[in-house]
Amino acid sequence: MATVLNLFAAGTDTTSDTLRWALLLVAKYPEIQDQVQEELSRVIGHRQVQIQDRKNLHFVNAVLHETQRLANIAPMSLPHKTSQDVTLQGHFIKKGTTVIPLLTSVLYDESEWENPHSFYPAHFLDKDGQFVKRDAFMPFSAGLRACPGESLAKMELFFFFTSLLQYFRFTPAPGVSADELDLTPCMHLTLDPVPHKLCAAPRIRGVYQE
Ligand code: HEM
Repeated sequence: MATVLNLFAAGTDTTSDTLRWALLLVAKYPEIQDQVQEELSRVIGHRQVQIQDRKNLHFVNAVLHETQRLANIAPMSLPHKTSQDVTLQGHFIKKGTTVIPLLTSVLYDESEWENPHSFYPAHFLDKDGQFVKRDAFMPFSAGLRACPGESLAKMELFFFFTSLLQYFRFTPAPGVSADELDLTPCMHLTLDPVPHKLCAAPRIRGVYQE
């Protein structure tokens, strides 16, 4: 029971909160949404997205990685405890010490990222627009106890995001400008976006209908 509950607790809000961040970010930055939808129309068209498409959707992939980096939903990962005495980079840590890894310090590291505090999908693109992995991308933490749901989460984010953006244009609610969409996070169990109302307008044949 505990294990199944654990999977649900760790695997539902994390993914849906990341998706909420992604929709908020594309509503705030319509020029990025344009590029996502242009790539989806060009590479996928109107058929259903398949997992094999991921390797051809470089910009979509970059946007999802950049969303996870900036959203930083698990800033302190989970606490760990040293199972033996260790010396790390000259620092002695006694057996049984609680260690809290600050993922924020890596995801926002100014020596790793060109624009650590901005939404900048180009962090994950090379000069030819091809997706590139970055070592400092670790929203799922690192090591033997890193998130076991990483592949599932990435697959879910990919399918939900591409399917929604294929058929809908996301905009702020009437009377609200994109500039007014607030990216200040609020801390629950994870770092979540503050609630916003967004409009989802159908795109017919890949074209946004007013
Ligand atoms: C965007 C989605 C997700 C993010 C950002 C995320 C992030 C994390 C992080 C940072 C940890 C701590 C790792 C550590 O202790 O070093 C963790 C642990 C865990 N995650 Fe995820 N996770 C996500 C989705 C999922 C999903 C979909 C599942 C399962 C269906 C899942 C299951 C777990 C479990 C069971 C643990 C505890 C692992 C352990 O104690 O060894 N997570 N996750």
